[in-house]
Amino acid sequence: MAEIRLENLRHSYVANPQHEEDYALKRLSITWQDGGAYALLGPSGCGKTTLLNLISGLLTPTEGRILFDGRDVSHASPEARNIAQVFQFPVIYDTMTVFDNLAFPLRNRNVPEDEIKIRVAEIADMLELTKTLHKRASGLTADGKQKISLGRGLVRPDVNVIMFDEPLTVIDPHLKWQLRSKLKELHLRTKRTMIYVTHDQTEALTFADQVVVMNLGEVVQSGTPIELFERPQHTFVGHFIGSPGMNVLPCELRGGQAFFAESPVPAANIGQARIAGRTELGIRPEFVSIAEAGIPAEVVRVADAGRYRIVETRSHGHTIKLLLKEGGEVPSGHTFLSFDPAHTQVYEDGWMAGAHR
Ligand SMILES: Nc1ncnc2c1ncn2[C@@H]1O[C@H](COP(=O)(O)OP(=O)(O)OP(=O)(O)O)[C@@H](O)[C@H]1O
Repeated sequence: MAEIRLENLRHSYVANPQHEEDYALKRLSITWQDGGAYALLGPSGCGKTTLLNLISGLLTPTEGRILFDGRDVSHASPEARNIAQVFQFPVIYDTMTVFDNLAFPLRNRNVPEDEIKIRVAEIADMLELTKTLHKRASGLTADGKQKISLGRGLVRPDVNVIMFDEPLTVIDPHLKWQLRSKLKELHLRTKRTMIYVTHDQTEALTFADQVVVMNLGEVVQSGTPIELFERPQHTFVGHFIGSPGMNVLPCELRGGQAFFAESPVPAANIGQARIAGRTELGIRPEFVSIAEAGIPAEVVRVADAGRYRIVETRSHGHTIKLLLKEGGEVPSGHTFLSFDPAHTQVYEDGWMAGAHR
């Protein structure tokens, strides 16, 4: 396994890129530790596949370098990079047995048969495929086949990194959580460097120790699931992560204070605001509460979400959502809201004031 370092990496599909918008992947520098579990998370078209293809060697970067354990592989072939990849759809040989499918990557590298038996038995055990080892792969369900794909990715002990590209897309929703926890367990057991690409926040946050959030070809934040939740560096991260996402409200900054529609709103990072550009307040629904006084609002909708309710309010033409614990009283019509100052942040042109970019 290897440490993976991306240095000033930038990629354009245009022949002579001139402008920032010509780049499908904006400049990024990032280091992924040997043995870590990482996720690349972002909406369709944000550049995840481009980044994955640069790492695997299917694309050569327009600018920058890719280093595996300090060795520059930016121009090396995919084979020379020694990466295992698991794709959205199972890549297996239907006519072969499950055993032969799992043994395939090892036989390709001339691993002795005795060793293959041990390795395949180990991987089959981890993925609960032992009973099916001598069956033909064609007889398995879609998730059984995808388990074989995962197994083929995990079977070689000498790969630098294992990359998963939306691996649960074809899996039945009720089985997804099973495979998701299986993957996490596999990482803990094998301690391989793993990169998991997805547009699904639940998959990213449950799998990875560190999540890289991308939008419009740019990395907007890289952090632990808790950091992404508690300190979204960009309003996009606040919106994209969390259910419901962060409330984002326009605000005015004057006299060292933030105001939403003339109501003063204390914010944790007000001291770091430069009062430049478009200014907004970000507050997660978890940290908004009903109050006796504060920001006037109208309750417009209440949705039951099991252990809590999502209360949707309108204030000065803006929607503000809050979470109410079981048993909490929902006022009808007019009410007031208060924001927890420790979890209220000022954003300038989308970026958290004082954020290190
Ligand atoms: N071969 C290509 N030629 C030109 N433009 C491309 C090519 N591949 C991707 N793009 C563009 O690059 C941008 C990033 O695409 P990319 O496929 O990397 O995003 P993604 O996050 O993986 O999306 P998805 O989840 O839909 O696969 C998009 O604007 C896309 O249209």
